Amino acid sequence: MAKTFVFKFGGASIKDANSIINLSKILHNRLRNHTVIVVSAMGKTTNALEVIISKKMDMKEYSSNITILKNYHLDICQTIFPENHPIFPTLENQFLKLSNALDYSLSKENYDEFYDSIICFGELVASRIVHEYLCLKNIFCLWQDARDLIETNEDFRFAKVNWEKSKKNIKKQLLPKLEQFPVLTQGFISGAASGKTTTLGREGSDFTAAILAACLGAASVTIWKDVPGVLNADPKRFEKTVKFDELDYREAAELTYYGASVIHPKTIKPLANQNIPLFVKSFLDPDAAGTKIHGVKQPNTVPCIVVKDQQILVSFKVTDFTFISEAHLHQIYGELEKLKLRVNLLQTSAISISLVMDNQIFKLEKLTEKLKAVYEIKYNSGLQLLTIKNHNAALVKEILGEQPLLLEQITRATFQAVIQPSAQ
Ligand SMILES: Nc1ncnc2c1ncn2[C@@H]1O[C@H](COP(=O)(O)OP(=O)(O)O)[C@@H](O)[C@H]1O
Ligand SMILES: N[C@@H](CC(=O)OP(=O)(O)O)C(=O)O
Repeated sequence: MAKTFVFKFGGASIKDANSIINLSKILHNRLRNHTVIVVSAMGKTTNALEVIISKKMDMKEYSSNITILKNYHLDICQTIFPENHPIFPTLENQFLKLSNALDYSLSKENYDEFYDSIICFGELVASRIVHEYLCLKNIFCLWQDARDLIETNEDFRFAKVNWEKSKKNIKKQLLPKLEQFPVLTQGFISGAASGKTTTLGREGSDFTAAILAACLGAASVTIWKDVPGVLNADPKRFEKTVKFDELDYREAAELTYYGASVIHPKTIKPLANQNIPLFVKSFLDPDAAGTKIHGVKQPNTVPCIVVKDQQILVSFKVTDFTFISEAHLHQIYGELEKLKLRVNLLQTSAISISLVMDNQIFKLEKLTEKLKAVYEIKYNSGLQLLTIKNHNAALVKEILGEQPLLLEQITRATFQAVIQPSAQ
């Protein structure tokens, strides 16, 4: 079979009627039979669904939120579809299903499972709309439920991919379709063997594209973004940025690890393992080259700046006058592992261990509960973690200014600092 191309369109690329029209124009000249199109939820739909779930959890009224979300999708459809198009009953049906799913009881115990059963509607609705619109424009493609392709365990919200099963599903269900037509499916959502809906972690649609590409041995993956490619810093935060024409898999993976949100961190590995190139291109300027991520021999020397928000600095001080040892690290990391909490930065001193993590308040409460007998534990929240790869003194000074640092770590290649943003 000819090699497959995977295209992924995120929320920003389908946020309104004009964006969907633009997507169809991008695909018009580029679509071949062996193409998989992966779409996320439209605009900020996933955030809106999260608000509905949290209102349900707090036993607050959420019906107006559903109406707003439904009207948002309906307005888009009314602009791009003729009256009486079958998308309108489909939309009604999807929102009825959403309301029914929200009627199930929700508690702290089933929160993550319930979350996945609701959050998937963003991708399901978006994929129906984009699919119908492409067909309307004579860009014929088939709709596929990603939950029947990507099989995971039941770690709801952060499900782990069963690669063997997923490969089998993809061979059986996706390949025969691709022989005939391009296929459109959803990012982010997946399914457990039990049939329950799972998800791959917020912003996981890039990862979906990589999973499908790896299982199909694809020719390439292209993720369409609102930026010209991968830049040396987020253009929403920094005025002067440099676009990379190409970037090595390792460099790209490292940037995503530090928090460069342009690509989901899990995306690179499956592609690098099979040498599948990843193109990051602009849906606003689709003919421009973008960035090609692949095996590049020459190391990058351009400084890269990454800022990660909503960080928490947790310090564990031993209370029995012993010094910090490997056993303390082992104990703390054991609890972190159990809670699936990831450390973004670690620093030890004679009597304390400092960890920088994403702020996940419920999990941190559990961590404190487990370890408070052995350590005096203190938190600082609302922090930023700044990482500068290929740093130099002038750049560090320019970015930091007079901001007070809570913690600093420097290696030859990387500068990292924890900052209290209110002091900016
Ligand atoms: N190093 C970087 N290069 C380019 N964009 C970046 C970088 N770091 C962060 N970004 C941000 O990533 C955004 C695109 O990613 P994202 O919003 O997740 O796309 P989508 O959800 O549409 O797939 C850009 O708008 C930009 O603000
Ligand atoms: N819709 C999901 C998955 C995703 O990846 O979206 P996007 O491609 O817009 O980042 C989210 O917002 O988390």
